[in-house]
Amino acid sequence: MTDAAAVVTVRNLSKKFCSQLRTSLWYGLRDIAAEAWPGAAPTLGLRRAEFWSLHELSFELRRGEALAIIGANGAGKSTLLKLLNGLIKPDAGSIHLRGRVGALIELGAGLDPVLTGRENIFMRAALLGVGRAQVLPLLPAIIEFTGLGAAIDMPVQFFSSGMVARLAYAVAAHLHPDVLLVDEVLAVGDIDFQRKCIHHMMSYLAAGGSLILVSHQPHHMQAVCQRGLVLEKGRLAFEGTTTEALDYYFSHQKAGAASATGLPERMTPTLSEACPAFIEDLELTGPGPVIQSGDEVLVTLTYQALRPVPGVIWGFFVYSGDGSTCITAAYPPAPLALAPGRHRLTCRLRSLPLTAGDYLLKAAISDFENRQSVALWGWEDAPGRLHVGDAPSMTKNTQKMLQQLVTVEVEWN
Ligand SMILES: Nc1ncnc2c1ncn2[C@@H]1O[C@H](COP(=O)(O)OP(=O)(O)OP(=O)(O)O)[C@@H](O)[C@H]1O
Repeated sequence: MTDAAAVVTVRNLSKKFCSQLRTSLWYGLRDIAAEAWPGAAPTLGLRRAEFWSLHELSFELRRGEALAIIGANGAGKSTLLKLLNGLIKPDAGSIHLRGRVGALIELGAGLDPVLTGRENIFMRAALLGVGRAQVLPLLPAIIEFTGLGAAIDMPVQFFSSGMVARLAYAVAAHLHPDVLLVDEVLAVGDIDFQRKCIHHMMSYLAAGGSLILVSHQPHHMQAVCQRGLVLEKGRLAFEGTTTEALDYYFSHQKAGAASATGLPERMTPTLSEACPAFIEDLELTGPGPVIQSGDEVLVTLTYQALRPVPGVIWGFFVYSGDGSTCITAAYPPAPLALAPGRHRLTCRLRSLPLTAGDYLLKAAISDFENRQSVALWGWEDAPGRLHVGDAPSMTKNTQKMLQQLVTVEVEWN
């Protein structure tokens, strides 16, 4: 049964694709012929070279709710949004949508490169069923939101991808859709635009709008969405709160993490006079199973040393995927000596000043006098990984969500 407050109801939705172009064309012709033949049944199962891009997916989205679609590359996220937006037809199952849909899928689609940004606003609105007379009073607000200034009167073919994203989002957002579908649009925008979109999504939701967001940025999903669906090879693998869904996704990704993220495996060096010490591991542990923003965190560096190595200091770095440094833990004030064998060094961060998301880690042991490194861990070629889960008090604080650089209070043991 369909929930009365549901604006999107999806039942047993399936979509298959064919991995071979020629076979796919042949199947297409046969399907058209079968459709034209009265009483002919469509081919429901998979034929040779076909695979399910989406298989038997069911969920509902209610008014005022935001749903994050989470999954690895090729999991079926964009296929789902294209089906919801009517760009492609399902092979089985049903979709019920109430009200007008605003969609940001395949950014360039629906824009005429020869027309200016301003002219494209009218064209895109027309595609969404909104006429010129209705758009005119909204025009100043749309142009203001794009932040494009004089560039709005430039042909769209000269726009950067970020400028296209600004234009597309501004139009979709200002036409008061009942359901907004957003596929990775934030990824191409700059930080300022991302912040603006997140603010907009929050006020749109507060005003009763409904949103489905596809993103590879956990902190965007955390900031905006209450619920998350995890897709694995086109199937629903998990459904829960955004935090639960992200935790599920990251914990199930770990097995293939090195290949899935493109992070190479770290090599273990052999101890020798030329390499008297190496860092075996760097671990951050909080009070719970998932480290959260604001947690007191214990940092443990495990090293192996061939012989005593005097006069060293150590430190670690946390940085985000785009390379900006989030934490540079200053080296401790006084030098220490590494003892031979396998040992640990620890320090404590009173309150982890990182927002929910994924980070990379590096650590170093350096000579105190000349600051030359004695041992490095997880450097550029193979950094470590840190996942920070959501702390409820931080979720709504967009400013903090988007903070880039923080200072950190460290107690060196
Ligand atoms: N038109 C198409 N023809 C054939 N295969 C397709 C087509 N569109 C998508 N696929 C396949 O369907 C699967 C799901 O693709 P989809 O784009 O939905 O993944 P996604 O989860 O959005 O991935 P990403 O995170 O990389 O954007 C992939 O294996 C993809 O190659």
